[in-house]
Amino acid sequence: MGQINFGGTLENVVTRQEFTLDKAREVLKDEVLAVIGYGVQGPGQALNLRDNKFNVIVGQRKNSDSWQKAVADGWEEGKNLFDIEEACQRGTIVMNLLSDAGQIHTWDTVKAQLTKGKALYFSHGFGVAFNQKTSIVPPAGIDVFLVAPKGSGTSLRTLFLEGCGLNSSYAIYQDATGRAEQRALAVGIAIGSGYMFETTFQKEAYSDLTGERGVLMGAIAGIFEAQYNVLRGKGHTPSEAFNETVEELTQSLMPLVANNGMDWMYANCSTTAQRGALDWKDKFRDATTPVFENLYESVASGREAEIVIEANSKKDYRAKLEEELKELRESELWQAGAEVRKLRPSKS
Ligand SMILES: NC(=O)C1=CN([C@@H]2O[C@H](COP(=O)(O)OP(=O)(O)OC[C@H]3O[C@@H](n4cnc5c(N)ncnc54)[C@H](O)[C@@H]3O)[C@@H](O)[C@H]2O)C=CC1
Ligand SMILES: CC(=O)[C@](C)(O)C(=O)O
Ligand SMILES: [Mg+2]
Ligand SMILES: [Mg+2]
Repeated sequence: MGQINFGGTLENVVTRQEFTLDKAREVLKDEVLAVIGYGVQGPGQALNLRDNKFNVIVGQRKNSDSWQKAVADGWEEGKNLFDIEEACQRGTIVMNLLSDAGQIHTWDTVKAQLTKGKALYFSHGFGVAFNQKTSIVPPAGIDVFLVAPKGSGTSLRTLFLEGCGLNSSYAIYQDATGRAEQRALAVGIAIGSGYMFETTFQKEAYSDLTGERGVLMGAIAGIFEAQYNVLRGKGHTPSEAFNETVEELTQSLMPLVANNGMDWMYANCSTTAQRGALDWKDKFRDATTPVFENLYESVASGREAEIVIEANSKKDYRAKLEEELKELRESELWQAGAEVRKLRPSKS
């Protein structure tokens, strides 16, 4: 394990050059990896494990949509596709990739199969960090760890197919066998992580919920709407408002930030833009800091977990989410976006 200096702070990082796929195969040679749940992370991790030639099986509710998806991906009932209980029974490392609410409802079934020496794996700290609300308290005698890919399961799969890897965090909650860390790192490499940085279950849960509600998803969608609405209100056309809010960001400016940092993107814009953006950056930071403080508090108090558990335990939770996404899709902003995307010049 190497230590890397991140802008002045030393952190533990494990790369796949250091912890190779061959080493992961050696560590996991006697293990059966049971991926429970086949939503978004389930397929990404299970298919990468299969392609990397690990001994992997899938557990899913029979005859659900996700079961059909698993069958379509080539998993075979009775061979490497089972119901949740049987997969947990056959697995030596139970990889719990059910939805965070689903993990609560199936916990008694999963727990009953967690016999001495097995390992319980998550891709989120949620269930354990909020166990006062989830009642997910792992039994003694097993290893408990997480590897949380910092991105969608869809990206984990596509980056794997492109020969790249997605970065993940990892954490050990319980080491009963003395091998928990080796098992965790091996699984992390096996699912296609490019490198892993160390965290704890609580830190992962708090930062992940803050990130997705904040800058990664919630804040970005909200700030897009705010600017787009102001431009539209002042008489700008939808195509102008969309280009100046979203298209230029995703197509031109964010790739520059991704490749070389914020100052590089600024340096490649006009001096007019740089002067104004440097001044306004601080105003946006100061205006939004109280919202982020409020968000973190809502996460740390367990309130966000409570909301998720309540909403996503309802029978029609998927239909409800679909309805809200449809509303987003059908808004003028994102309808304009659909047209703008079609106009993107392609290579010819
Ligand atoms: N979606 C993503 O790309 C990411 C997810 N994660 C974490 O990975 C885990 C899995 O997340 P997703 O793949 O998004 O889950 P998901 O919301 O797609 O659900 C996964 C599966 O759980 C099953 N399920 C839900 N409720 C159930 C119940 N009551 N009984 C039995 N099965 C039930 C569904 O059939 C589905 O196949 C979560 O801990 C999540 O926080 C972490 C990083 C990114
Ligand atoms: C993709 C990811 O890492 C998220 C946004 O945290 C999630 O899907 O929960
Ligand atoms: Mg995340
Ligand atoms: Mg998340």
